[in-house]
Amino acid sequence: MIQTPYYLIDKARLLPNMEKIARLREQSGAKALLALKCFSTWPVFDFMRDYMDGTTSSSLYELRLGAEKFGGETHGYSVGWADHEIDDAVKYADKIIFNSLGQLDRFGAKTQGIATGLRLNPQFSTSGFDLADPARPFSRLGEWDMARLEMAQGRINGVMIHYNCENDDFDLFSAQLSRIETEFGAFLKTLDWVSLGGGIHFTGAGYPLDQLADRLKAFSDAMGVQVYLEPGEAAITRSTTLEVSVLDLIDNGKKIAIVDSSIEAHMLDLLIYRETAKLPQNGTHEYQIAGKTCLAGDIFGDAKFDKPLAIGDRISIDDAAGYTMVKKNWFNGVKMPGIAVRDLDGTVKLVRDFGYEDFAAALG
Ligand SMILES: Cc1ncc(COP(=O)(O)O)c(C=O)c1O
Ligand SMILES: NCCCCNCC[C@H](N)C(=O)O
Repeated sequence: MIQTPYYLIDKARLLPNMEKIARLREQSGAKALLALKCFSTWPVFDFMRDYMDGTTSSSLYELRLGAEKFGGETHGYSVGWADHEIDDAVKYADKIIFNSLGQLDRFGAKTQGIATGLRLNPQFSTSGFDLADPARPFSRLGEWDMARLEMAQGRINGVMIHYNCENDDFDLFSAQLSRIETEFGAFLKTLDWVSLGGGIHFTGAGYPLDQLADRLKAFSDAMGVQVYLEPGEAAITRSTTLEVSVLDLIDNGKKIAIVDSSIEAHMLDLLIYRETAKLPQNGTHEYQIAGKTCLAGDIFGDAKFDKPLAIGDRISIDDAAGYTMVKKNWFNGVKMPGIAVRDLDGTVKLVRDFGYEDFAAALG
């Protein structure tokens, strides 16, 4: 038995997402690039590669990882490229996407040999979270002024428009795409490609995938562009669990199970967005599942089990891939979860483990 804590990526749960992506590509003509900011766990890239066109990135290191470990089309976007990064970025990318006209002015000459794009901010989004809202007041993410976009003409051949966030409402997606067509269509028609970014929850149960495919195809035909999507969360949703063990049981008016993990260190995104973990909810025995750091609020959430918990029991916490493995950290020096992969034949293999040497090496 693998020692907890570890993340367990289950290819059988990843496969349905991959198959939906492949179907969407096929039906719409859109290309799909994995957003590495969401999920960069490269030991499963061999498996994902058959269903996706490549990767998109938000830094030089993600860009390089995409080029070296995934292959295919490799988009490089950064909110701010540095002078010492741009030559390497051009080496690894087949498209560089600048965040601002200033960055295009500064580095555009360097990207002449490859496709070059600019981030377009349509000034609306579907984000319910201020923190993740690219259309927040004074957003630094992309250009929206038509006069400034026109100043990029002739130097770019595409744009990236990321404005969705966990959007499972097709009608809203379609209506907002119509707004983009109306407000920016004339400009988009001068380009070769448009990336619509990520944030479309099209692998979720009940999502009208055929309608999305038709809508993307209509957009692509009307604008005369190759459409790209940049799924992060949609690609890996529900594919991965965090496997933990109970270390202690406390009853201080509420039953609490302390586990060998930490929401702060191993599922930080939940804490940032004030969400609770997806925990077992079967039975009548209720426990608060809490982490082992000294942070008072290191609490995964409430769970229900069909029998009382005992020390050593294992618990699976669902949906532990997106914005989770990429954010794991060494807070409190808690052992970082290993990474295991369950193959389609059921075999589970530990592909990476972390120990004291990794902790020490990360800090000096
Ligand atoms: C530019 C860009 N593309 C793609 C994504 C992936 O979004 P999601 O994981 O919601 O699909 C993000 C999320 O931050 C993004 O900023
Ligand atoms: N589940 C809580 C909201 C998560 C939001 N994800 C943030 C990343 C996203 N791709 C973005 O910033 O647009």
